[in-house]
Amino acid sequence: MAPAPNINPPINVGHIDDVQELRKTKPITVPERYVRDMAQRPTLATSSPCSSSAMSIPVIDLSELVEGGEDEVQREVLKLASSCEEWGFFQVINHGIDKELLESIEKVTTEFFMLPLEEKQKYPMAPGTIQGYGHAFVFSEDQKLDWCNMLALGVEPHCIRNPKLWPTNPPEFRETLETYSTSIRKLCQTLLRFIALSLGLNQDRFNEMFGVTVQAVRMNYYPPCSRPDLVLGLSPHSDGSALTVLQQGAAGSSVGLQILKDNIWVPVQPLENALVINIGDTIEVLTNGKYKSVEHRAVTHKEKDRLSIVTFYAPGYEIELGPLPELVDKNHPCMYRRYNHGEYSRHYVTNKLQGKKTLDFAKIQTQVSTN
Ligand SMILES: COC(=O)C(/C=C/C1=C(C)CCCC1(C)C)=C/O[C@H]1C=C(C)C(=O)O1
Ligand SMILES: O=C(O)CCC(=O)C(=O)O
Ligand SMILES: [Fe+2]
Repeated sequence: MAPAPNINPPINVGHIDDVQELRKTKPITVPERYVRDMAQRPTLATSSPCSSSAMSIPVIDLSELVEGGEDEVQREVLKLASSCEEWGFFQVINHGIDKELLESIEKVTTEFFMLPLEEKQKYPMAPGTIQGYGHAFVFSEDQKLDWCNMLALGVEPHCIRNPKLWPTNPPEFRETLETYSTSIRKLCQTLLRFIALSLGLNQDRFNEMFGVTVQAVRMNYYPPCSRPDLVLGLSPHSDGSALTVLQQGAAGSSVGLQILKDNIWVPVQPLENALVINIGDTIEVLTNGKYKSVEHRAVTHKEKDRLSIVTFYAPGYEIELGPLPELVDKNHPCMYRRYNHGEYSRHYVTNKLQGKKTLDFAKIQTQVSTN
């Protein structure tokens, strides 16, 4: 009998160095697989002409939205609308999440990354999968690699969790992540209410349609790199989520996140106790492109390491998505097709990070006239 066709050929990703170990054992070596082609090499924050406040992402004060009088709410909702429309990114302050909780998650995450390699490898990310400790989005031997170690975990609903990949070392890791994720989830739901209002929609429009929402966390550790001008910490991409919440080290830690605005990579300066929020592909589709999921990447630093703790908040897998009818009309023709979020998640996690290419999955291609 002829062998069954191989539907999922095994992925050969070749040898992948652990960048933290590389940094310890060969501090000035940058293997070829990490060296980017000229066009992809980063412009670094220190030499960037655009670190002035005119080129800083907006700051939203959540307490003004939640507790403010009518005027403050109106002003802040308008600011939220322009942040989402023009930047796709903002920092949120007075978000109501305890400083101690932010510090605790940073502490247990740092402790995890500082463990010996053999200990971290007890939670391995298998090639072609996206949960555990390792390199996600690597599918071939000749793909360039990110200068980053990553721990990614499904959090909600429980059926997407792989408990074997949730570290038991440090001992407080699991409980802290659980408490943190509950707070971040509430924050996402609050933000989605104000984002709906900012679009002139009923405040519960997104929360009601999202069903059993999916939440995942990705912890990124970027060791220093002797040649930050040659490598990327994280390849350019947009997030597949509805909203992403990013916690990065406070003022004084190195600047690593950059977002693409008007073809310029703009660095995001860490703000004490603030969280960085970005619009994901799902909100871009639902708003028919009014709010865009903006391409971003991370760069590394010659002497400083950096940690980011990133939560992806998304609709349930069974939820059908497409532009909301309220946001489609003669002047705003429908730009995206309908699909279900499970399909998009599969598409997202089986493709390498490549700018906004993943969203081509949902775009309706406009005909180019040849006349
Ligand atoms: C490394 O992982 C990611 O970058 C990532 C993955 C998230 C997920 C898990 C770690 C567990 C299973 C669910 C999910 C796919 C969300 C990014 O998440 C983005 C991509 C999609 C799609 C999304 O909703 O968030
Ligand atoms: O580390 C960062 O600043 C970027 C992280 C990020 O974009 C992600 O994990 O999706
Ligand atoms: Fe991202």
